[in-house]
Amino acid sequence: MAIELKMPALSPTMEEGTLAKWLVKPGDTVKSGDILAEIETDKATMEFESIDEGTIGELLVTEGTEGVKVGTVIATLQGEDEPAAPAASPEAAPAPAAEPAADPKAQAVAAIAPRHDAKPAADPEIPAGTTMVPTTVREALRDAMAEEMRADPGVFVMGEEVAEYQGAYKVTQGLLDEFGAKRVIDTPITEYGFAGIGAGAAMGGLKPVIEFMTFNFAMQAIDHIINSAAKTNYMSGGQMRCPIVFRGPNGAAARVGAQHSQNYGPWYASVPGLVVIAPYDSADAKGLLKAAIRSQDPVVFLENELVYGRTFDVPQLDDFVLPIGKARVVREGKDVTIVSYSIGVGFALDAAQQLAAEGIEAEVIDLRTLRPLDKETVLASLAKTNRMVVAEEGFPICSVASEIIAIAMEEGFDSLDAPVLRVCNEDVPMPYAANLEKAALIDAGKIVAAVKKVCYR
Ligand SMILES: Cc1ncc(C[n+]2csc(CCOP(=O)(O)OP(=O)(O)O)c2C)c(N)n1
Repeated sequence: MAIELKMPALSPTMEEGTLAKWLVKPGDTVKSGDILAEIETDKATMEFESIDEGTIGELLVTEGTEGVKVGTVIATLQGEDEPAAPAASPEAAPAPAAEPAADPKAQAVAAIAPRHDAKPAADPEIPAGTTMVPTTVREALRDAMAEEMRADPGVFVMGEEVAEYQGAYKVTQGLLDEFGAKRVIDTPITEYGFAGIGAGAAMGGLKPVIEFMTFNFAMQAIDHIINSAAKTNYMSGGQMRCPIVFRGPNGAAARVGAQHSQNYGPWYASVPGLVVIAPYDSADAKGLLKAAIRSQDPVVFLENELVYGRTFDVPQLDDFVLPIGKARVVREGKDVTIVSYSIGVGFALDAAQQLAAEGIEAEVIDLRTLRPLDKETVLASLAKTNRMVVAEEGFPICSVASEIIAIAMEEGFDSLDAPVLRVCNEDVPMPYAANLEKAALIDAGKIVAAVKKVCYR
């Protein structure tokens, strides 16, 4: 029997598209993975891939036809043992679809694919003369939540001590006063419970911001993050979303021992369906948390306790939102690239300063988003400097650093003049003793040493 090829849903919200171009004609043999056509939506032009093999029968919709409903049969494909249909000219108007039900396999794959493949937008222009306001990271995060709560009544904050006590680290300061107890909700000590309530609320159309006192305690809730929030879009074929933000401090704090000093960035960044953000400074904390709250995808937003009190400039703009998935070159240099994120960026900048005194100009990249990773920015810098060190406050094995090194090998090999090195914490549970803790953590000196190695200095 001929297989009907239907207009695919190339994003969860796509209802119709333009059949921009056919790349096959009747009689062509195709196999799974061959590109059959280019489809335009209001967002992008995307390729329509075959998921079967056979011979193209009829093309039922002409090139250039606009408004072709998802699920409309646009062509037929003959299996191997059937005679191919005579070549027909594709003149027919799009056949009306009785039910706009796209091929479920293609739809399920398409449901999560385009967003993560799409090129992230550039950072917004900051107009000349914009006032820059020195702001702590803690205040920037609070401002982001407050602004989004003012703009959208569906946004609410929930977690241990977020309301009356104003946050274990005072990140939710002032929110209870302004928004009241229905939107700033103290919970019992049950991460599993309130993460689950949040995931359900998000599936039901609200926009929860779930604060974990630290991400160490999110271990109790991880099933909701990984198996509910991250999978909803995919498993419903794009019909149901889970727009939730899980946020809180992550990584090593000071002298709190092994169970309270872990970086979960690589854990979450390995999960398709999640967006993972780990900002360093105040402007990024604000602009990216606002973006996270607006995202239709579940976002794991990793803060750092040791950075909450640091002050950085934030542009005073009505609505400062940064693009998810876009890394930032925080310092330009020509001799070597240091890639990092979160608190590691501070160490990388210190290292770059020390290296400059010795005549080595390091380019420092802040990844900002760990999933989707901005490979382009990393590879462009590697092409310029030909040497790279990745600095990560976290365990070395299966780290974000490992991933960056794999990308450099797979896609940047020809740019490399030296092996890429990673500078990570020691591969041990975090010691409690101050001297051992210091020895286990990354610092600027360790980054300087690695940079000298890749520069053969
Ligand atoms: C799963 C988990 N969530 C959160 C915390 C952080 N935490 C440590 S002590 C504490 C408050 C405990 O209060 P309570 O049970 O009343 O005991 P108290 O210390 O007042 O005797 C919290 C929330 C934790 N240790 N583990």
